[in-house]
Amino acid sequence: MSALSASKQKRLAVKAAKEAAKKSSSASSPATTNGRNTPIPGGAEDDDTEVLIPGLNAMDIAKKKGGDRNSTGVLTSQPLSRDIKIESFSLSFHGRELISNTDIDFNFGRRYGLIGANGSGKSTFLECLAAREVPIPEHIDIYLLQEEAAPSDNNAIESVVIEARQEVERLEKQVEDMLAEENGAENPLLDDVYERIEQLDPSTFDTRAATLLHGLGFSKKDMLKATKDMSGGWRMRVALAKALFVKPTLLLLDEPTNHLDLEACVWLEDYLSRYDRILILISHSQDFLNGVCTNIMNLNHKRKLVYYGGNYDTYVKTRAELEVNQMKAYVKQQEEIAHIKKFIASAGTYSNLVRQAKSKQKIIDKMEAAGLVEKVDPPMLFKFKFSDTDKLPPPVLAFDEVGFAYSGDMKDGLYRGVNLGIDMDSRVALVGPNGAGKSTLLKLMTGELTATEGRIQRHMQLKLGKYNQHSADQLDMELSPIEYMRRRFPELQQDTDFWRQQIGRYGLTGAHQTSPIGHLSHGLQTRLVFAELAMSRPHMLLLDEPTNHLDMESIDSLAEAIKNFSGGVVLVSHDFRLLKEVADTIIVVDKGVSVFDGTILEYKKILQKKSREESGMN
Ligand SMILES: Nc1ncnc2c1ncn2[C@@H]1O[C@H](COP(=O)(O)OP(=O)(O)OP(=O)(O)O)[C@@H](O)[C@H]1O
Ligand SMILES: Nc1ncnc2c1ncn2[C@@H]1O[C@H](COP(=O)(O)OP(=O)(O)OP(=O)(O)O)[C@@H](O)[C@H]1O
Repeated sequence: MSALSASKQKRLAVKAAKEAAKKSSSASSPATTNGRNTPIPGGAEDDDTEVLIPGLNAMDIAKKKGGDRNSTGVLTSQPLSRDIKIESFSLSFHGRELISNTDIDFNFGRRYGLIGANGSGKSTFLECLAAREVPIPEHIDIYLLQEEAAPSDNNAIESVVIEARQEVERLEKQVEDMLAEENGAENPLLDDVYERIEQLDPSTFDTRAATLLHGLGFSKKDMLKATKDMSGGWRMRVALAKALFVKPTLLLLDEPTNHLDLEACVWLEDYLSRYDRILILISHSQDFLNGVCTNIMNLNHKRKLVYYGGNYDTYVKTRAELEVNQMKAYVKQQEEIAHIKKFIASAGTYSNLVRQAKSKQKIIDKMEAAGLVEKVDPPMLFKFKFSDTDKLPPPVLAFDEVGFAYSGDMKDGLYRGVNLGIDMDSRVALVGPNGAGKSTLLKLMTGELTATEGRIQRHMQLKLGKYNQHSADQLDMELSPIEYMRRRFPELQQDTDFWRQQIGRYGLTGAHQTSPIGHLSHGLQTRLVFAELAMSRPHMLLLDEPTNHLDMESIDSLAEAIKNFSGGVVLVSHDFRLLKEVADTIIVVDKGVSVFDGTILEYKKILQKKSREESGMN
């Protein structure tokens, strides 16, 4: 029997069950409900083999949070609605309130970009939603993607298909549960679930999984590689393929572009811009948010979620306009209050003036009771700054006919005949697909790797400062940031106040300076790495994906610091905006090394065109 007919038969059986349930709804067994007469997506309560949430399941999340997350909120949308509205939502973590008395308002078909400062609680919020710690109706299935697929013996296609099969089983169970309820056959959600089972169509699992993986950059050969033999970047793509294949009602993506190359980012941007359920996306890449989002949700410093219609650029514009208006209203109101207060103060003891003063005071009281217009807080100013450095005369770093192969055999070399010159005023962006050899090129620059052929010349005094995706792993998680910096630079013999000031510039303030580094969010840890890098006074910066985890303000500040830096910079990044701001030379690493004759935006256009042609669009 073919898979298609099997799936059709199943569907027919489900339909027959629906009919039967219609006839004898009262006789149907309640054994498959959870006692509250609500279906349990993904499994029955006593069945501990079932997964409640695809991706990260509730048990995983409960384990991760260590029971230190608390939240409250009241569902106000209709329980059967596909929109989600929760009022008076608050969330605290380790006793600290991250979100305070705000509204969750997700509309079906919308794609929300979740932004907010590093450490504000964005990841914790998504974890709280995925673990259903808020009253999200059970029929809304949730998938949280936070990290790469776990290494296993399954290849990429198998990983996606297993996830999809679990999803079909979950949906079929959901149908059974709905039908088992009184008048279950009338449940308006049934049709949606049937439609989802139909869309998933097990008979085409393999081919559709392959198409999706192809879009994410997998060659036919790579799709059949066990995930345990893949790099983090490729396992991230497997995780993405699983999530996109399942297409949940509520898809939560926490910085999905972090390990992707530019090509995959362009593909993902295109794909997500057509996601027609609910998407919540944490990303610090403005152009990615622009391409994908219909709404922006800002977790602000007052711990509220503030919603804006439109993409990131529209958000910036709207917010600026609102702030100008708010500031005008604030100034006007303050002038009015000052004027009234002046009158009251000068009223003296004349009885008619005293009476007038009293009535004027009532005006102020009324204004205060209604809530005064708040002053717009100035944005938090970061000052990433790489110390000025002595100019070294060229050639500072030169590649002469360089070739490299990990095996030492140029037959399987990554590149050969590479000629490059990097000097104190260079601003170079290295771009190219995952695995093409960008990080390897940086390692050849630092001397961590030696050229297989040709010669790499470094100025005798050259001091390089390198940031890579694993730099934060080198931090001592037990120490506080202040203690860490003090131990890292003992020769400076500086006191606590000095270090407080230094790391304060990188937005590490208050308790974050003295609590263990292990308690900081990823973004705050990354900022500390930059504080350390800046203090080491390099001549040249080699930055491998520096924007992963940094928030918008930090990225802007990093861009400014790179622009003002007096030494050379080589940058690997998937953030087009940062590249556009700082890079003046684009070097493409893709089966060789060549200089791209054009701007980074022209390069993006080429990738977009290629991605659309390959996926059969246009
Ligand atoms: N130590 C190693 N031994 C053997 N092969 C390696 C080693 N390190 C990397 N490679 C391989 O060399 C190739 C280039 O890797 P590299 O990390 O330089 O690529 P990349 O362009 O920086 O990729 P990404 O964008 O994913 O970071 C990849 O195929 C990788 O699997
Ligand atoms: N074990 C812990 N003990 C105390 N506080 C913690 C612990 N783990 C995380 N936190 C704090 O919880 C807060 C929220 O962290 P979360 O990762 O949700 O922030 P985020 O907005 O996603 O940050 P980023 O943009 O840097 O990834 C942070 O201020 C962090 O310092």
